[in-house]
Amino acid sequence: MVVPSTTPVVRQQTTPPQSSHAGGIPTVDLSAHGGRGALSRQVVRACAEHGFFRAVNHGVPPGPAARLDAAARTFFALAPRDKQRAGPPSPLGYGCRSIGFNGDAGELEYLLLHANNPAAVAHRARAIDAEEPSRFSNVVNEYVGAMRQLACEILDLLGEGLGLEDPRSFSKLITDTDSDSLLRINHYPTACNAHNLDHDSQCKMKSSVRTKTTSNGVKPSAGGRVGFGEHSDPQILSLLRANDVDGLQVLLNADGKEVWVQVPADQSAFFVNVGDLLQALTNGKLVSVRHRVIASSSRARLSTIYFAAPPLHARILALAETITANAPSQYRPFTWAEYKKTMYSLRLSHSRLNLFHIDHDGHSNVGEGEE
Ligand SMILES: C=C1C[C@]23C[C@@]1(O)CC[C@H]2[C@@]12CC[C@H](O)[C@@](C)(C(=O)O1)[C@H]2[C@@H]3C(=O)O
Ligand SMILES: O=C(O)CCC(=O)C(=O)O
Ligand SMILES: [Fe+2]
Repeated sequence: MVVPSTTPVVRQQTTPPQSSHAGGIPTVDLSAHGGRGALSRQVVRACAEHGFFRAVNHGVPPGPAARLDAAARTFFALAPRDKQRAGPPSPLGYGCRSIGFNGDAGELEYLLLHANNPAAVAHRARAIDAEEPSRFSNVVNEYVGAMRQLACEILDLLGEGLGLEDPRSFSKLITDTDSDSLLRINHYPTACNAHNLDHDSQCKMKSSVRTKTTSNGVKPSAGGRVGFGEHSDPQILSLLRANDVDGLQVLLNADGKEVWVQVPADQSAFFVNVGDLLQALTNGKLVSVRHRVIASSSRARLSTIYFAAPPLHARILALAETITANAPSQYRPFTWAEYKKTMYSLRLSHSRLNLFHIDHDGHSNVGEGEE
């Protein structure tokens, strides 16, 4: 008689260890020591479970980042009236405290620039570095080139890991000559220096943006200053790099509960965010992560984010490989231009992709719930 064994069957681990989760933040080593297949699975897993990971050993040389940071510091150190020559943001240009067009504000100043239009950057540079505009546009273009390459590498890994017939489907969207990618440089001054942001700020700062209990009931920290309020990035993929000052937080799912997790600063890493469009393109397999910045009162944070986007006319619809009988299309097709128009009519914290969600009866939700 064969007696069934009561010993549980333990499957042999055939793949190298998964990405590490130091402090709850998944980390992916892009140097691919474990092989490209394992790496692509790790990247997919991080983007499917969290929509976010820290990329280390990414192969980007430090020079372009150091040169961009130096140029940004020089600009942000100028007098308010000189900086304002590069603004107001339209949405591109220099902005101070105000974010978007619908009343959002944060304890920051920023430069928002085209990342696929050197002529536009050269034009803007005349107001940013009046002495030698090409100095500024050269460092921006050099940095953007490095970011485009890293974004393509990560998107190709995602394409491979998801088993797409054309693994380059995502990267092709961002390398199109008309790609609408952006570069953003954010400067969060210390509480003491915040009054230098603009002329009439001294009184404004008294009513400065303080954290309130957020939608999930979590208070970030008592008396925290909101640097950049809760949101998801609308584009395909964002690559963020910052100095050694903490502040970035991501909303992660832990045991079925959503919790804000502090992202420890790491100057040598890139933090990778899935954007709304990648969620739509993958039919919700990869998730666009909600994040925010709580500004430190004592140390200034400088961060740079490359937002990889498709051309305005690109039609965004779930790739065939992500649609099955059990997972029908979740979002109605839309163009990036249409999505941008919708997003600029909404507040920062709006879950705008939901407006394009198809409900179970097959109706689209677009137009509903707008603020
Ligand atoms: C309030 C807004 C600012 C923003 C456009 C929006 O209407 C909603 C999305 C915001 C965001 C977040 C990520 C990026 O920082 C950004 C440049 C983007 O593409 O979408 C900003 C927009 C902005 O600051 O113009
Ligand atoms: O400045 C940061 O660290 C993040 C800002 C951000 O999320 C954004 O600009 O979209
Ligand atoms: Fe963001």
